Amino acid sequence: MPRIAYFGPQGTFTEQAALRFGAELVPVDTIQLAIASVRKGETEFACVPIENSVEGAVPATLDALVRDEPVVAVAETVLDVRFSVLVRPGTTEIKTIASHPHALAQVREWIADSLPGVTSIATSSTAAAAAAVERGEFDAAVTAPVAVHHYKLDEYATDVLDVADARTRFLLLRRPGSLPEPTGADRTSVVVTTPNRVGVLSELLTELALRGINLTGLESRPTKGKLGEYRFYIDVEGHIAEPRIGDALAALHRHSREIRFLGSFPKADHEPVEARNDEFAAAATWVDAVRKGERG
Ligand SMILES: O=C(O)C(=O)C[C@]1(C(=O)O)C=C[C@@H](O)C=C1
Repeated sequence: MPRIAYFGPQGTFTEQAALRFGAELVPVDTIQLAIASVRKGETEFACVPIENSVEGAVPATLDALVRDEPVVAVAETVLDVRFSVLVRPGTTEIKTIASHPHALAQVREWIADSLPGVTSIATSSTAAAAAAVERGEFDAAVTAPVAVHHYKLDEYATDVLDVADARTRFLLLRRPGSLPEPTGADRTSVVVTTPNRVGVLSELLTELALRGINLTGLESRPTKGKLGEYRFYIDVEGHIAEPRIGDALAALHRHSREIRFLGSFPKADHEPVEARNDEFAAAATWVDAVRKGERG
């Protein structure tokens, strides 16, 4: 049975996401360790959060994806997110509340309204906060609902959320190998570092637009070298096996100082992508025929 290293410990949202992929689960304490486990071949897969509909991209994942040996996404899944606030049995006063920064950001207003004056403390994950509350380090933890089954804590509040319908997207990563087959409802992800010159980002986006490719995500992170130098994480609809996507990635390669492929995989929503692949195939056949002197 394949093994998935996931951003744990037990009881995180990431564990709930990883469970959907049906493999043996191995909890590790950080996103970096989950990805390192795949790079070292200790596990075949890693499951990590990539973006949340309220708080945006998960910087630790973006940064870990470009460090060291390449890893690629082969699947994604999206979870509805709502939180529980857990406390030790018998707790009467809450002075400190702990959680992952992305979780705290999604319940900021609830904390201000329901627990005015408490101090919020960032922990490595929601479940790590539950473990710390169990040890007596903090009074309350903002967690995934399942965490109550893993830690000796009680529910102080459930269904806690500032913004309704919050969702987090997770990636299943592994070392580069054969790609998932195109399904007609795929996403492709790359990260590029561009030379610092006028208009370069608009050139990249124009390459996509000219080929009718829908951009679904654009994030930037500093290269951690010179101030003002950025990497761009680009998500598009389509699969690298499709000529227009392959063509566009080749164009991005020409515009970039560095480019890393982060995967082509089925989208969690399974919404078909309007691809115009027939037009691209017909155009390629025509060029081929012209080159051979068979057509004018
Ligand atoms: O700490 C967890 O439980 C996680 O899986 C991380 C994470 C995130 O990085 O956004 C996942 C989903 C929620 O949005 C809050 C936290």
